[in-house]
Amino acid sequence: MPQPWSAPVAPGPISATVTIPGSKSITNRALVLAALSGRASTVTGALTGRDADMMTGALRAIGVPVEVDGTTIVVGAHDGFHGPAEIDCGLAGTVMRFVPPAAVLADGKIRFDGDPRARERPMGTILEALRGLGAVVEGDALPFTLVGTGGVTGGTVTIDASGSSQFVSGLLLSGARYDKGLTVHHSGKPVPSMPHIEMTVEMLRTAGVTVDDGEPNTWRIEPGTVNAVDWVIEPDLSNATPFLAAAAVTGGEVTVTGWPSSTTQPGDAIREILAQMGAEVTLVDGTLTVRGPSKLSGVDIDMRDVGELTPTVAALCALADGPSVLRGIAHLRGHETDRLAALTAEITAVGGDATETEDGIAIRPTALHGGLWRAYADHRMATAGAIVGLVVPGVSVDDIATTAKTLPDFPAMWARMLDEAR
Ligand SMILES: O=C(O)C1=C[C@@H](OP(=O)(O)O)[C@@H](O)[C@H](O)C1
Ligand SMILES: C=C(OP(=O)(O)O)C(=O)O
Repeated sequence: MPQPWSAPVAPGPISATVTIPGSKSITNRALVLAALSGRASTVTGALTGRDADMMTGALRAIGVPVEVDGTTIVVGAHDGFHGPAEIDCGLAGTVMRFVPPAAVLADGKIRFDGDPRARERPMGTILEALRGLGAVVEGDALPFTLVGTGGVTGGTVTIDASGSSQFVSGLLLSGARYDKGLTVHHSGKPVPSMPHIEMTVEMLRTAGVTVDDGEPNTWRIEPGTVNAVDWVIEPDLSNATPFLAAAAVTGGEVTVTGWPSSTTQPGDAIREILAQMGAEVTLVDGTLTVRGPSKLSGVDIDMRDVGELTPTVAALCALADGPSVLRGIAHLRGHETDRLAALTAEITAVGGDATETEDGIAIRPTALHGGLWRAYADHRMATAGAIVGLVVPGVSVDDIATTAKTLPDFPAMWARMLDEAR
């Protein structure tokens, strides 16, 4: 394990303009759709982090030509997916849930594995669904093997997607290529991260796939081709949130360029959340500026749709003036780490007052002190520690390199933001 990273303390109110790299969620959907089209297409403004590397590696392993040149990825034409192959998912939910529904179209055996924690992430729902659609799957979690015959019948499946929206997104992305298309019904507690499913539906439609999402909790994909599209990726708005939080906690001003005027990314919700905490938020012609208040207010928010933002928002709540409750996010226990346990432990480790609830976390205001903030191989736990460290001297993050999952340049970007403030 490398030396802990001493989180820099802001010398005063931060004032900076930041450009954020491409969205993980959009990049990895674009790559899967490009591969499913079978024809050549280009992805520009792509994420260059570990999750995108895992996706390009997975596609190459099943016979898709992929060339990466910085933030431009060219996916080549091919004659179908082929095994035998071994796929390393790393810790990427988008790889472990989006690639198997495509890889069942391959001929030959495809074995999937990933990081030790990836073996604990929920997979049974989507693997069972693939069996129900006619695929042969050996195993119920990573590692597992698909025994492909070159096609899948498809049809209707009912799943409980309350553990992850990615079960729905993964199936929908490939459904058009199944002989009978695909209908997914969800039955169970509410599906989290609905904006991510809307992102899937919108991108499928852009690729010419017919999707009927008119009925709640049901999605119908007509069988057919997936068109090749030259995708242009939006900046990752969830990854923008630690930088915007820096303005909020220091009473400074941070501007993020290239903010989309309309988007399915859940990160867009940070505008409303920061405003609720007392920050001034303006979006003019694609430029988002957050000005921090002198004191942050506590909040009570249902985060189910935007669970990905929880580590950033929890860090803000730990620094707020009043009590906060973040609810609707029991499914975060299956993320890169159990985020409810991890946030509770790390906020407590630096003197905070946090308790885990059945479906979230409750945080009360206290004075914080320095200490070691553990990242648990979770990029967003690491950036949450950096936020706290801006205003609490002596915080160090044990594994800042884990931010490379979706933001490879994070320590340098953070340093540049602070340099502008001097
Ligand atoms: O489809 C996607 O790109 C994602 C969906 C969400 O997953 P869950 O629904 O499992 O929270 C989100 O948290 C994850 O970071 C990315
Ligand atoms: C939950 C996340 O990632 P994954 O795509 O691995 O599920 C996340 O990035 O917050």
